[in-house]
Amino acid sequence: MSKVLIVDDEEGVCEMLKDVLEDEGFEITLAYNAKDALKIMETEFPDTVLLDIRLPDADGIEVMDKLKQMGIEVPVILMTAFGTTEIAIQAMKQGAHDYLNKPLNLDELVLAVQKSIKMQRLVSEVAILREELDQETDSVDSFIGQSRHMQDVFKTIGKVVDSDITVLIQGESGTGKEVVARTIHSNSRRSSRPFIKINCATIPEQLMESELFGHEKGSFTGAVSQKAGKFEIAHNGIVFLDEIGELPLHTQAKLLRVLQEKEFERVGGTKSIEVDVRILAATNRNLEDMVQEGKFREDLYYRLNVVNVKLPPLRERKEDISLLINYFVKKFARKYNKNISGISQEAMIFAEKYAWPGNVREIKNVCEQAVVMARNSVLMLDDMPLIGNGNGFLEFKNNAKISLDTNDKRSLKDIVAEVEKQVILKSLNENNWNRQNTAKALGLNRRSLYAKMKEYDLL
Ligand SMILES: Nc1ncnc2c1ncn2[C@@H]1O[C@H](COP(=O)(O)OP(=O)(O)OP(=O)(O)O)[C@@H](O)[C@H]1O
Repeated sequence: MSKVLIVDDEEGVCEMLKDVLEDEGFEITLAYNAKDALKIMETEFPDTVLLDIRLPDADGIEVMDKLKQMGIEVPVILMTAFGTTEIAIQAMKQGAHDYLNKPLNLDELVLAVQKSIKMQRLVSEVAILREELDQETDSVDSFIGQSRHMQDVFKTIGKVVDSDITVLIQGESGTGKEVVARTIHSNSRRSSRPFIKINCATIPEQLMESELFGHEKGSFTGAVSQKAGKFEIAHNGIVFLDEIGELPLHTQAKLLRVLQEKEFERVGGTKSIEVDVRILAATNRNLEDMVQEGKFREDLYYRLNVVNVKLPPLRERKEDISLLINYFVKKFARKYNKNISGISQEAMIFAEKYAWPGNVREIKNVCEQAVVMARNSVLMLDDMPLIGNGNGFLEFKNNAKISLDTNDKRSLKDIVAEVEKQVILKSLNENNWNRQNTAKALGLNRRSLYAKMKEYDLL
């Protein structure tokens, strides 16, 4: 139900407008001054605001200014009395959506509110699409691989794209599980609908159900307004449940119901919401073992594992290494506008021997750093943040001490962030990119480590 905030110091006007708009199916909140109105806009996220231009503590322009300062984006319909048109025009210039003259024509009022809510919906849909587009242009890679293993993976994907079959994607961290999910989405009939990724490892356990299924206002402390969950937003599209092994048992039961019956209730709600979503799930954990240990529901495991895509670690498909390196070097040379034609034979030989515990993500990071550091048109071993350990194997140079340049002119925040990223990278490498051990070594819990890795583009 769309929410409208009515702001007018005349209680009689507020009550009358409330009755009219409630009859039209809107949920109404009232405020009698600018201060209360701003507080409500900040906490209850109304879809539209009907604002009287003259309030006891501010006028329309001041309210619009304040909204801008507070970063609140909500369509405002101004209500103006005779003689206040100047302020109304000024407020329109400040970004008000519409204005109505008093005495109000009620049909006109209802139409204006409906129009404004429709516009608000379009604005948020565009924002979702833009975010998806930004994500895609920035981070989506072509799907590279010539090894027999990867050819099998491509074939399996080809067989399932056109259906709505649930796919379980398994593989170590950084092997490309998300790439598989995005490839299925972009080649499926749902490609023009949302691809919503949910990382089950980064969402705090107590917020998991609300994130997935939404909540009703007041269903728990902090639920200040009704909120749609990711499954609702993904209607007609795809939900990608990353790190599904981290899903708490009680949420697993609710997910099973979505898979079986395609419906659920919001947290604190009673109404069943029907959705049409395709589910793809990924994990780097052994779900079969988790089932044996009673940590993952067997029935859910079978529901998810209708088709299984197993991505082998890079050390088991070494023939893909040179292909991936050439691809990423070219990509980053373009990104950083550097004239780099390739990588030296010596550097490639070392790279092919290295075990790449962080898999493709690690190759990508190494190539990016190497391209940034490179001084010549061919990448040399020295440019790579890897060193030979004397046995023909490579180690990460990050194992060296992390030093601080005291002449660094960047802001303190940027320097601290850089050091934090390097410390995390170093620890990931020392722990073979095993996140549990890395988190332990750094004294973080798993979720905090995931959050940091996400922040520094290491996920
Ligand atoms: N075959 C591939 N070709 C090109 N790029 C790839 C390939 N596999 C992975 N990548 C890139 O490597 C990075 C890591 O891939 P992705 O996020 O899909 O891994 P993941 O298995 O989902 O990792 P995690 O378990 O940590 O979430 C991404 O930037 C992705 O674009």
